[in-house]
Amino acid sequence: KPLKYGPEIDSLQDLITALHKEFDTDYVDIEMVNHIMLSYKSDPSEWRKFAKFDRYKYTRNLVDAGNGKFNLIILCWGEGHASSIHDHSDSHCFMKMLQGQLTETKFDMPYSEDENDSNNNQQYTASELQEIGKTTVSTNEVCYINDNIGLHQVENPSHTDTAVSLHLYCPPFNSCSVFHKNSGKKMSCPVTFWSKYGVREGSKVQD
Ligand SMILES: O=C(O)CCSS
Ligand SMILES: [Fe+2]
Repeated sequence: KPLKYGPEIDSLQDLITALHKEFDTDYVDIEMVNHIMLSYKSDPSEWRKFAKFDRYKYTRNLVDAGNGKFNLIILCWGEGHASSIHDHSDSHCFMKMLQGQLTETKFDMPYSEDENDSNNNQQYTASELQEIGKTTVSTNEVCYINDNIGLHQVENPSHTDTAVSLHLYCPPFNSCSVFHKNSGKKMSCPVTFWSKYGVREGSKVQD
């Protein structure tokens, strides 16, 4: 079905404006959000100030807090960096490549034997996670996931090139669950920001 004609998006700022407009109503058209994310053509000069790398782990850099409706985050992946296997806290997750390539491995959402497990850090799932498929996402492409689709692990497969991705989570979340591949064990995990709006956390004068 032909998509409703989307807004003109010629810059990162246009993307942010278009997203704020799209999220201004209560009902969010996930297909339109995907179209808007695809419409932005990556221009490093527009996002370079958010792109901070760490030697050991991918960094999460907040670009826009979406008026409370979504988080727009730039993730910077050093060579060989990978996320854990994780869910998205019942939110939508869009991942757009701004530079380089990442692989995404999807897994079936494990069911837990004891849904009412009180200590939800130790919720045990049935068994080893089942891989659904693995895809490579290239520059300007967008991939999407939510907990009804399953879990995923994102990795920078290159040993020579870094990668930069733009993530939209709606609604925003500040913790998710990570899963152990072999045991299926589920652990709650807070998500943190390496920088916000281009400024490194902790660079403020300590009060
Ligand atoms: O937000 C995160 O840290 C997960 C990156 S893959 S969606
Ligand atoms: Fe994810």
